[in-house]
Amino acid sequence: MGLRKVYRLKDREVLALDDVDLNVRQGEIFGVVGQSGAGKSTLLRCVNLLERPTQGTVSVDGEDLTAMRPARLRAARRRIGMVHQHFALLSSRTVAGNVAFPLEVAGVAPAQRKRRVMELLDLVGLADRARAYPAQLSGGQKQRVGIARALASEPKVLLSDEATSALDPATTESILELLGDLNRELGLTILLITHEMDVIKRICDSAAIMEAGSVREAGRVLDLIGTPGSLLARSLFPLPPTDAPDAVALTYPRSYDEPLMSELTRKFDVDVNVLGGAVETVSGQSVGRLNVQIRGINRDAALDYLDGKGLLVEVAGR
Ligand SMILES: Nc1ncnc2c1ncn2[C@@H]1O[C@H](COP(=O)(O)OP(=O)(O)OP(=O)(O)O)[C@@H](O)[C@H]1O
Repeated sequence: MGLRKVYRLKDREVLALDDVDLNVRQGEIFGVVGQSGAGKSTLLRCVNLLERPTQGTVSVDGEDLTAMRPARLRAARRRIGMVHQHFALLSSRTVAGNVAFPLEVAGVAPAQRKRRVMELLDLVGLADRARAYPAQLSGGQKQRVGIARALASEPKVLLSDEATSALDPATTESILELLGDLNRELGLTILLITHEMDVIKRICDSAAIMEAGSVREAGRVLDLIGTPGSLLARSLFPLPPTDAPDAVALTYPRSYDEPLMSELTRKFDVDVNVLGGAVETVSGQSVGRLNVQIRGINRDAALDYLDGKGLLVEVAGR
């Protein structure tokens, strides 16, 4: 809450976080998007206090981390796992050795450690690669090791710093699926940062858009998409600019049973011409944006009808 981070350099100051408030609900997957330099990584490092915020507080599970003494903070930080973009594995240790590392640091006895490592590798689908070294693994497998290691201390919260950015699309998909499963099966709260809108679309319940150290928009993904002027809707479903006359941008914030476009032509005798757009499943709902040309004498009534149905209707200049 009220997070502010100023980096003091020799000749200037960089305001990396400017009064950032975020509320991540327990058990949800929360995605933070933004351009490079927006402050996403700084935010993540401040959440587990790898970096001290210049001002503001960070609470996890109702406890204010920023007010804790070092010993308590160390214990609290074990409840926060972290996954990195470039995996950050120890190349001289096997897969099992990497996952065991945080358990060794925490003083877990060898027999228990071994059992826990196998459980974790099973969880991420890598039980048969326990003796392999990181160099022998694919990118997706390395990230699975990173995730198993992050889960070793049974965290309640997982922070993910661009976990899929170094992976190809199919591998990205399988890692996102794994994160979704862990969220559901373990009740794990996940705070992830990404520059890929697809990640938000695929697994996030809530999202925030950051720009120049500030949060521009935050909330549940479906609520945001249904908000007039939503930046998130525009970013998730970018529409190419059109100079077609009578073009309208329609945002569908939920699934509709009725065939709205054919209803329009029937009820209002207008011509409807779809120019482009995308409809996809987000949080289990079919949502999307379309550019359509709607022409005819009853055009205004047709647009009001769509508005009444809960679609967002954006007409240039209206
Ligand atoms: N250790 C640091 N010292 C000085 N300035 C920093 C430091 N870390 C980040 N910054 C600056 O803070 C701002 C936010 O950077 P940050 O890395 O948090 O952005 P980001 O959204 O994560 O971008 P990226 O996706 O490129 O990592 C940038 O202007 C960056 O140059």
